[in-house]
Amino acid sequence: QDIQVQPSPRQVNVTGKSMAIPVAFRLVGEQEANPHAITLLKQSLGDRLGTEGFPLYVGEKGGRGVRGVKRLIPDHPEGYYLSITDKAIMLAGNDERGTYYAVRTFMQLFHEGHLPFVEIQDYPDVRFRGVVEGFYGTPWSHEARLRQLRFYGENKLNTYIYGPKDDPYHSSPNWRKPYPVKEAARLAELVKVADENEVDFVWAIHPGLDIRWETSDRDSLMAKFEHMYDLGVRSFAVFFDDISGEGAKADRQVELLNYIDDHFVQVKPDVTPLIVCPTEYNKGWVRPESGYLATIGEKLNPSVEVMWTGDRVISEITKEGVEWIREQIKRPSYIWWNFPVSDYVRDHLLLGEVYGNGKDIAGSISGFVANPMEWAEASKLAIYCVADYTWNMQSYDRFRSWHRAIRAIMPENVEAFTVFARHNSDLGENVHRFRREESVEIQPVAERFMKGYREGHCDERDFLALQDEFERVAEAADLLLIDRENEALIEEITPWLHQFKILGDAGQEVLAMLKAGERGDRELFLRKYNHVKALRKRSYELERQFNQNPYQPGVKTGTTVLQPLVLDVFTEATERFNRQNGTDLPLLADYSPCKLTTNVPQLESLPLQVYPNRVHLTPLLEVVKWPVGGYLQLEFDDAYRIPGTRLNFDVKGDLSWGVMEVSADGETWQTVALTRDTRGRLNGKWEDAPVKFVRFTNTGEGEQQVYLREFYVVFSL
Ligand SMILES: CC(=O)N[C@@H]1[C@@H](O)[C@H](O)[C@@H](CO)NC[C@H]1O
Repeated sequence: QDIQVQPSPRQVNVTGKSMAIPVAFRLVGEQEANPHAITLLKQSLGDRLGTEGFPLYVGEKGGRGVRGVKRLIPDHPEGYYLSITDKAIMLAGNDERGTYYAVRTFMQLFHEGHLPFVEIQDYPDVRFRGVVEGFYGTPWSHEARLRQLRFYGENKLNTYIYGPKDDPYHSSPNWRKPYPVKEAARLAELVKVADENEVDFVWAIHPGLDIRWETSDRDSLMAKFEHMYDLGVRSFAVFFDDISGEGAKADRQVELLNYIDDHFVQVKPDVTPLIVCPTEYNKGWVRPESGYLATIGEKLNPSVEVMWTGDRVISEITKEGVEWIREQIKRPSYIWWNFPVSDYVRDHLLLGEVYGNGKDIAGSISGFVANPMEWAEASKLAIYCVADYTWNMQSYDRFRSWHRAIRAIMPENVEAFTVFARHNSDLGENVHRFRREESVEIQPVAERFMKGYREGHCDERDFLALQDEFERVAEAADLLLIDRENEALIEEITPWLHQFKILGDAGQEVLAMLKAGERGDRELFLRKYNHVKALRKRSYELERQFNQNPYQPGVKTGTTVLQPLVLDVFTEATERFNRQNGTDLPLLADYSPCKLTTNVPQLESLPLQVYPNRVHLTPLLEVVKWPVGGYLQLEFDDAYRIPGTRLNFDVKGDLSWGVMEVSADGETWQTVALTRDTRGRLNGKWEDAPVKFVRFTNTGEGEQQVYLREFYVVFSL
């Protein structure tokens, strides 16, 4: 049978023969081999493992147990040689981690009571592979992290970087303080479990929001690293992302990093290379005149790893891109890949395939870590695929990997979870304009059907295919809602499963509505029409009830193909019914009373959150560079009074450089007085003649760097 090993091994030679699994194995090499590898063997073979039976050799190159195969072991970090013959089993690592990976592979070869005769030579493409918990939003729970570390051990990922933006001891205000006892004990446990799974637990600090370039803060940072070292941490990172002002200065950052490297990393016997996330962490933000990357490239100790998110904040990683940055920083980059992170599209789940990154980038990068969603279990789909991709790029197959990920994560409900993941993979409109494929198989059917229907004919085959898909959607939702094999995952995605069920029902009902309309069956049409309206209302209420974060509240599913199809069929069928019956049944139109225009580059694609009487700008996580004359304008569909508007740029000092104005016609403008409240937010209102426009402009002398924490306008007739 074809060998199914995750991640895909480099070199596999099968003979086609196999043997029944021996009832007993004689373990050779236990004393010298990596103890975590031995523990794993014992866990998987249990009491079959002993001093009698089929010979099972395990150990690192140079060990007695594997002396005979020394030249067969790949000479690469974490490489291993594995062979199963009718004489013996050999699990030989190039180093300790290689031995551990040989055992991980061995455990996947047991198949229906047999072991295949096989020879495998394997090693990873990328040196550091794994996950950076580096998102904004609710940090992962302790239990979620423990499950993650075991998952990384299973998938040969060797790096977990702890850097949750909203942990106050990782970032401001408490980065200088040691963790409280309880949190410290949890971190110590994470380090231990990471070690058992051959994962480097990297603790990151994010001091840039308020760091002062004085020895007192340098000493605070060193003390914190010593505190983490005492908890067992042996890998460290410093993040300088999403900051402005003093903390963003390259020469100061380099001075600090070199100091840490010289006086901490290099003097401790067992600490891995220091990692830094630079302030200019993507090409879109590089300003050659700032010389930031040049300073990093020339002055930062060569042993320090430098992270990079690619050509943009959220982007696919290309060979051209990694070769460019390598020139700038004078070393391979350590990729921080911003997928499947969803902290800028929090109402969406990103369960789609991992694709778009080059298969030829291994030579120019030292690491590749994925920034995940705040939904730890749901993120495993992408993490599994990243493990496959970073271990063996050339053989990576995005579709095969994704399907195997689903089978690994939901073995009891593969079909249902495949349907669910297939329709929950795109981000929708977002400020980074990063999109993913969604509903790929049904999309052409939906498009062709809708086109035909609008032209007056209803293709029966397509109709049945769509009906079948919506039935599968409804079935999948119910099957997953009662699934008990992975309760942590179901708990995370339950709001989306309820939304998915409504989508499946609504899809079937709008198709039934269409048929009733075609047959002129008024009574049935009205029944279906009312049912769809009810489903729509339930969907809206679900949006208001779950996942109420201050950024993208709500629960979106199937937003790229299925939801628009439901709306299109509903609209077309209702308009046709109204024409044929002289009725005026309202539509479900998704109108928006307000649109945004701006000349601030980072705000161009900013989605709006529109409520019955308030419109919010989606807050941004990154620093916004607001040029002189930069404006942000909201245009309403009617003239409204503005009983309230709020603005929070999270900047020190006053906002004398900016002005808020309103206008009825877009020509003459009146200034809105803003008053600062105790939390530094600026509030204003306009209760004179109703207006159609509200805008904020930088009328100052120079570019401003702000955080768009909050900007909303309350409007009323
Ligand atoms: C290096 C990096 O991506 N830093 C942050 C990261 O923490 C966010 O999760 C990421 C995704 O929104 N945006 C970039 C930026 O805000």
